[in-house]
Amino acid sequence: MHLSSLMADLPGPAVSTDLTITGLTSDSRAARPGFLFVALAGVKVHGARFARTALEQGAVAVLTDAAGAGMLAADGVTAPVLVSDNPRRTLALMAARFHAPQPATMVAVTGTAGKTSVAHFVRQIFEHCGHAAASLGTIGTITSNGKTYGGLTTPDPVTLHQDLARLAGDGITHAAMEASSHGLDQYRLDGVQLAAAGFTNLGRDHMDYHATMEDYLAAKMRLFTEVLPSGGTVVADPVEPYADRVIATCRARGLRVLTVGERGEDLRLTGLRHSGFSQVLTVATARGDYKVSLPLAGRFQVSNALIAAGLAIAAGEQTGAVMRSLEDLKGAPGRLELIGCKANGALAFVDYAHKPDALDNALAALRPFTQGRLVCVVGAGGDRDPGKRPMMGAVAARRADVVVITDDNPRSEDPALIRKAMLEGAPGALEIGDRQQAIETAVSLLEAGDVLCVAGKGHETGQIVGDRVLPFSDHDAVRAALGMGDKA
Ligand SMILES: CC(=O)N[C@H]1[C@@H](OP(=O)(O)OP(=O)(O)OC[C@H]2O[C@@H](n3ccc(=O)[nH]c3=O)[C@H](O)[C@@H]2O)O[C@H](CO)[C@@H](O)[C@@H]1O[C@H](C)C(=O)N[C@@H](C)C(=O)N[C@H](CCC(=O)O)C(=O)O
Ligand SMILES: Nc1ncnc2c1ncn2[C@@H]1O[C@H](COP(=O)(O)OP(=O)(O)OP(=O)(O)O)[C@@H](O)[C@H]1O
Ligand SMILES: N[C@H](CCC[C@H](N)C(=O)O)C(=O)O
Ligand SMILES: [Mg+2]
Repeated sequence: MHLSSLMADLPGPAVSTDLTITGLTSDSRAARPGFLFVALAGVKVHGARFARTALEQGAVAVLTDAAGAGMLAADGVTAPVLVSDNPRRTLALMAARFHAPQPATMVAVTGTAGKTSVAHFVRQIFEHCGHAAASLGTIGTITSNGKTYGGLTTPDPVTLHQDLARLAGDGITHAAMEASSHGLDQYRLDGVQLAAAGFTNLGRDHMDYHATMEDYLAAKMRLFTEVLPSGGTVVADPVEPYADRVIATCRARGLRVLTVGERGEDLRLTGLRHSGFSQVLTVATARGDYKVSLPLAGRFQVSNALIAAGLAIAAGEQTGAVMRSLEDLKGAPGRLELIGCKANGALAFVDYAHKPDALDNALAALRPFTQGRLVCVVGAGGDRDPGKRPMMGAVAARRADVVVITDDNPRSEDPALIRKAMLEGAPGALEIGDRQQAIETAVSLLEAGDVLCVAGKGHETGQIVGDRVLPFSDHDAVRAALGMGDKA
C-alpha cells in the first residue's frame, strides 16, 4: 500500500515521499523489508532508540513524535521521517486501514471489573441471534471454532487489526472486545469501528500506571468521548460506581445512552430472586416484561448480563431474542467458576478477583451458598499496584471466615514482601506461600457446608516467577486437591 493512501485524511504529517509500505510495526524486532517503523515514546524507553535496527532490517521510513525526530536527527538517520503529534493514534488508524476489514458490527466494553465477562456474554448472545461472532480480551480471541490466546487484554493496534481481519476473513460479522484502560490510554483501539460501547464500573486498580482515580477515569472515558463515533450507543448500569459520570458525559456529547439494572430506563430490573445457582430476573422493557432464569451465581453477573444484553440490542438485535439468550449464558472461565465439591459436599470455586472491589463482590456472591464457613485463598501480583495489597487482605478478612494468604504472580518482586503487605490487612490469616500447598490446605480444612474461593488467577495457566512462567492452574490445583485428577 502507498504511504500516501495509508495516511490520507489522517491526523498527522503530510506525506511527500510516496513509498510502498509492506507492513507496520512499533517494535524494531518485528521490522521487515518495506515496513514503516513507528517509533513511540514508551513507558520505559523511546522507540526512536531502535530506529536504526528497524531500518537495518529493511524498514523504509519512520513515523514518530517531535522528540523522536530529534533523536533520529542526532543519530544521523537519513530515511524519510514523518512526525505526528500523536503517533500512537496515527498508528492505530493506519493499522485499521492497512489490515482491513474488521467484523461489520463491533462493540467494546470498559470498566475495572466485568469486561471479560461482558465480552464473553455478548459473543454468546450474538451467536444465539444467529451471527458468526467473536470476543477478544484477557482470555484470548474466542469464536465458535476455538480460541487463540494473545496475552494482553487489548492488544497493540497492529496485532488487533491483524486479528480482526483474520476474523472477518473467516466470516465473523459480529465481535465484542474488551477495552482496557492501558489500551485506551495508548490509543490501541482507536481504529475500531464501534456500534456501541459499554461501561461496567470503576474501582481501585492500576494505580501504578494512572496517577489518580481521575486519570484512570479519564482513560476509560476516552472510549465514550473519542473512540465511539457520534452515532454510537452507550450502555451502563447507573447503580455501578462512576456510571453516573459516564452517563452525564455521554449525554452531554449527544450520544444515545441505554441504561440497565435497578435504576435503568431501558432494561429495568424489577425483580431478582435466587433459585439454586441461578438467578431469576424480571426485566421491564419498552417491548414488555421478561422473566429470565440466568444460570450464573453472583449479583454482579446480573449487571454484567444486562450490560451485555444492552450492547447486543444497541448493535441491532431484537430485545426478545436477546432476553431469551440470557437463559443459556455460560460464565467466562475462571470467573466464579464452580470447580467441584468435596465428598462432604463443601464447594470449591475459582475466581479472577485480583483487586479489592472484585474480591469483595466475589466473596459476597458466595456467601448465600455458604452454610458453614467461607474460606478464601488469595494473593496479589508483583510489579502491579502495591497499594491494593493491604486493601485486598482487609476485604478477604472482612468477607471470609478463614483466609489463606498465598502467592499470585510474584514477577520480579520478593513474594514474601507481597504477602506481608496483604497480611497487614488480614492479620489473622494463614500464610502459605506455595500456592498449590495453600490450596491443598484450604481444601483439607473444608467441612460440610463450607465454601472455598481461590481468588486472583482465574483462567491463568502459568505462574510468573521472575521472568519465567511456571505451569500452574488454579483449576487443576483445586481439582487435584479435591481428588478429581489433574486435568479437566
Ligand atoms: C506499560 C504498558 O502498557 N506497556 C505497553 C506499551 O509499551 P511501551 O510503549 O511503554 O514500551 P517500552 O518498553 O517503553 O518501549 C517503547 C517502544 O520501543 C519499542 N521497542 C522496544 C524494545 C526494542 O528492542 N525495540 C523496540 O522497537 C517498543 O515496541 C515500544 O513501541 O505498549 C506496548 C505495545 O502496545 C505494549 O505491548 C506494552 O504492554 C506491556 C507488555 C504490558 O505488560 N502491558 C500491561 C500492563 C497492559 O497493557 N495491561 C492491560 C490491562 C489489563 C487489565 O485491565 O488488567 C492490557 O490491555 O492487557
Ligand atoms: N460487574 C462486576 N462488578 C464487580 N466485580 C466483578 C464484576 N464482574 C466481575 N467481577 C469480579 O472481577 C473478576 C474479573 O472479572 P472479569 O474478568 O469479567 O473482569 P475484567 O474487567 O475483564 O478484569 P481484567 O481487567 O482483570 O481482565 C471476576 O472474577 C469477579 O470476581
Ligand atoms: N490484567 C491484569 C491481570 C492480573 C492478574 C493477577 N493474577 C496478577 O498477576 O496480578 C494485570 O496484568 O494487572
Ligand atoms: Mg479482562
